[in-house]
Amino acid sequence: MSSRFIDSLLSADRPLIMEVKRRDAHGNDLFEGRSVADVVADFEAVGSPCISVVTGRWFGGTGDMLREVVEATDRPVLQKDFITRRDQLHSAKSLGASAVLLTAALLPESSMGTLVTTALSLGLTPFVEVTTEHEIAAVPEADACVMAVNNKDITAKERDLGDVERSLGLLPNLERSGTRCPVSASGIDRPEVAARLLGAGFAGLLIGTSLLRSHSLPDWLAAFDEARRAGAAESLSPLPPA
Ligand SMILES: O=C(O)c1ccccc1NCC(=O)[C@H](O)[C@H](O)COP(=O)(O)O
Repeated sequence: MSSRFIDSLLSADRPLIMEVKRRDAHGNDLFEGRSVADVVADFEAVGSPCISVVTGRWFGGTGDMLREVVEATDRPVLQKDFITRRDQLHSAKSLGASAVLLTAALLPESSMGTLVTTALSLGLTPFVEVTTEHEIAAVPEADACVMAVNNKDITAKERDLGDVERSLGLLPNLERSGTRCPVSASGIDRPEVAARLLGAGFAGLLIGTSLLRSHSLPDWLAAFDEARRAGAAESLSPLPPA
C-alpha cells in the first residue's frame, strides 16, 4: 500500500520527523515567541521530510494547529492527538493530514483494529505507537503502518525522561511485524543518540523537544551528521586481533 508519509521519510538523507509542539510535558513553552508557521519554516529550511504536529491539549495543542501546519507546508503531516474515534480520522483527513497517531497503550485492541482499517481506507497512514512486545504483536496490517516505539510513558503524560533502550530492545519485534518503517519516538535528546538509533537499524526518528530547544537547528544537524559518519566508520573498522 503506498504512503506518501512513509515514502518521504524513507527517501530522505536525514529521516527525521520534526515535531511542532507548543509545550513540553511539564508545561514549559517550546515556541519561545515563534509562531507555528515560523517553526514549520525552520524545519523546512533544513529539509525535514515530514512534519509532526501535536494537537493534544496536554502539550498545549489545539485542533487549529493541524490546519496551520498544513497551510504552511507541502510536506506530509502527522497529527498527534488522542485519537479514539473514527470521526477524528475523518476530521484529520479533511484538514489535510497524511498520517495519524494511534497509541496502543490508550486503545483497546478491538478499537486499534477498527482505527487502523479506517485510517487506511481514508488514505491516512497509521503511525502506531507501542511500548511492549504484546502491543506490537496485536497491531493489524503493520506492513502498511509506521510502527513507532515510544521511549516515554504516555500513561504518565510523558513526564519521564524516556529511555531509548526500550526502542533498541524492541527493534527485532518491529522488524518481525512486517512494517517497512520502524521508528523510535520521544526522548531523543542529543544528536549522538539519534545517530545511534539510526545506526542500529531504525528507518526514522521522531524528535520534538530537542530540536525545538536547540539554538541552531543547522548546528544540531551538523552534529548528527558527524555522529552518523563516526558511527559508520567505527562499524567498518577491522576487529582488533583476538
Ligand atoms: O503519545 C501519545 O499518545 C500522544 C498523544 C497526543 C499527543 C502527544 C502524544 N505524545 C507526545 C509525543 O508524541 C511527543 O511529543 C513526541 O514523541 C516527541 O517527543 P520529544 O522529542 O521528547 O519531545
